Amino acid sequence: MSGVFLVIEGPNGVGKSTAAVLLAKQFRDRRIRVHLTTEPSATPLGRMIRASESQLSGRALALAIAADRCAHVEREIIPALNSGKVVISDRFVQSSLVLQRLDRMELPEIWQYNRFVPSPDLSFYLEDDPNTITARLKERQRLSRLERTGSPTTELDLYEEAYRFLGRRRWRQAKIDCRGLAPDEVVSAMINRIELLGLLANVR
Ligand SMILES: Nc1ncnc2c1ncn2[C@@H]1O[C@H](COP(=O)(O)OP(=O)(O)O)[C@@H](O)[C@H]1O
Ligand SMILES: Cc1cn([C@H]2C[C@H](O)[C@@H](COP(=O)(O)OP(=O)(O)O)O2)c(=O)[nH]c1=O
Repeated sequence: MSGVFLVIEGPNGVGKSTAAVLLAKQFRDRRIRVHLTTEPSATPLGRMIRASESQLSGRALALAIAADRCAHVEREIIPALNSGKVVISDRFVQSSLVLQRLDRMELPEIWQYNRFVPSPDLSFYLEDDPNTITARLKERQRLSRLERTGSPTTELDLYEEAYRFLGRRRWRQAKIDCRGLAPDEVVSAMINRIELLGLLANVR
């Protein structure tokens, strides 16, 4: 694989999708080819998972998400990496280590279901002040079942645990403290980490 696999993680409302779009734009401005994607994926299975949140929960949801992730990796992420693109995924394994726990699943079982996917070249974990995130979520028209189950404080606590769990498994990750940062400053911090690690050497 000659591309670079980047993941953006963090609690609902922290700014993942905003950062993903801006990061993709920065790469495209530098004539680097990008594949921007999200989980659940934009496939029929991913759409079914989004539409089934009142019927799917706990273990069934954890397995469905893991199945969607495997297909996403095999059919979309690996082909894009093989063609030399930078892949940016808005959510990946760390999301399951947090969201499935809100649904009463435990870390070792969730991890088992996710053992078939490759670790990213770098997984960013965006964190911010829980009050800032709460204020942003108040402006959302509709929250998903799991968004209503958790709270920014609970999600941040679970994200921190997942970050340590993945760190013990040598997952390549970088925490970005977004407190007081505008979206373009968050993205600059991400690009600094990417350049520090020399991740773009093969895609230029
Ligand atoms: N760094 C930031 N500073 C201020 N507002 C932000 C920032 N990043 C995102 N936002 C705003 O916060 C809201 C949630 O951002 P979004 O990217 O949708 O979060 P997520 O994908 O993590 O749920 C949006 O209204 C977005 O414009
Ligand atoms: C990526 C992911 C999503 N989900 C669930 C949470 C939500 O109910 C649903 C949609 O994810 P979400 O990130 O809320 O999607 P969006 O904000 O783009 O609408 O999928 C998991 O349970 N585990 C995961 O690992």
